Amino acid sequence: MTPAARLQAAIELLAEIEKSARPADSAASAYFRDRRYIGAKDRRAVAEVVWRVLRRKARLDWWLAFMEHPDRDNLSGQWGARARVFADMAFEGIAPEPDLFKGQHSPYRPEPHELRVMEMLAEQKSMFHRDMPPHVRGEYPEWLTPRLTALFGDKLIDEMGAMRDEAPLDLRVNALKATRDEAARALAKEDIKSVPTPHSPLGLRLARRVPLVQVQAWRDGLVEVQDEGSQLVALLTDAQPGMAVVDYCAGAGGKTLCLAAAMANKGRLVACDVAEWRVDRAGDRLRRAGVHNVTKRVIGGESDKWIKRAAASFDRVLVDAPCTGTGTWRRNPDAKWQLGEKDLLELVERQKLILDSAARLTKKGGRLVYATCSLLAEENEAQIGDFLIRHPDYRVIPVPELWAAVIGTPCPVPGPYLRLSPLAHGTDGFFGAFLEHA
Ligand SMILES: C[S@@+](CC[C@H](N)C(=O)[O-])C[C@H]1O[C@@H](n2cnc3c(N)ncnc32)[C@H](O)[C@@H]1O
Repeated sequence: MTPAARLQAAIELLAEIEKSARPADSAASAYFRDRRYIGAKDRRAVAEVVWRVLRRKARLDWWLAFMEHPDRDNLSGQWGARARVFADMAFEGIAPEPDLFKGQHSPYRPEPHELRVMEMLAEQKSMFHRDMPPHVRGEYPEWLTPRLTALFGDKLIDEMGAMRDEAPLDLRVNALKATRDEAARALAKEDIKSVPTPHSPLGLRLARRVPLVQVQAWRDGLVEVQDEGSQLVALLTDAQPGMAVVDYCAGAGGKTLCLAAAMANKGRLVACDVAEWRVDRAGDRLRRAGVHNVTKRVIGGESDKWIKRAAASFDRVLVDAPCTGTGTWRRNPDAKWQLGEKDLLELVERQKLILDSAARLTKKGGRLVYATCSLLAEENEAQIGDFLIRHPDYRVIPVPELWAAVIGTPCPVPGPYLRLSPLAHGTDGFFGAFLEHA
């Protein structure tokens, strides 16, 4: 592809992502699937532009308004994508080129006034401007400002800065098949450098992203992709061999795999979800990992009869609840622009119903673990606060206590809950509450 053709593809893909209800990575997969003629190298180049623009969207839009770009009041669709891509090029130091799309029947040829804007942007020393409000600097929706300020106070800009950057690729070593050292050596044999993650004893962080399907250590089930924060939630669930455990919102089994390894394949582990297609996707991963103590169960929601039948029979119930995903913006930079306050309120209500329903499964003396990849207090501390009022028979196990017993290294959070963030811990934003059924 010519440089111009790559830019054109980036513009189209950005518009496609905006239009699609799907997350950016699945919209991108569909876009490339429909255009098999785009080779791997070109795909990477196009994706690099697209993801960079998504990470900078608020700042690019601010600059386009500041420079009075003619499209500044309507940056939706292909024309908005085009304006952002041109602005991004200017900040990347790529000289404005009147002949950018020469020889191509492209509707995207820059007009003289756009070239002027690009020239002015190219002269800026930084993408940050002293007049930018915090939500623009931090690249988050303005409506979240009061909530995020209450959480992070004077660390807000730094926290959101860490959330803007690309996340590293974390792997979890499958303890059923290898130790961390053995897995690191297997990766090294394939020229893949990794370092141990600082907090999870099972984590390896890769120096660069690699397509894992081509990696033998992954194909052999020695490692799986899992953010360090997610590993910690699963480990602190403290599932043990011989226990009865339910992963209530198991999805494609990310945490189920970690629970199964902690149980050494012994005992009963139920991977449960309302979405059959998600649970189905767990199948290959479980096989690859050599896990054979998992039963998959698709439930019809909170009134599913199985919940009644299985009431009070589990030692551990993990609820990895559907949430705003505000902790995963490093990976899904487009998700924040799709999120509205109404979504948050609906999710809080859904989480409450799910928690109450899952609590019915917990034995006396057993534990209920509630986790989200959200930063927001309504989905986390407030959700658990309300649960404890409705369920006085539960008590919070402070994370430092649990950490000492399960992980044994110095606990990186003050407790009582597990609250992780990219700036403070180098993980995605995660929350975990560990409750004992008295
Ligand atoms: C955060 S994801 C789970 C991710 C998964 N635990 C992992 O580690 O890969 C939340 C999951 O909750 C499921 N879910 C949504 N509503 C549910 C409900 N009412 N009961 C059970 N699961 C539900 C979704 O289908 C989704 O798979």
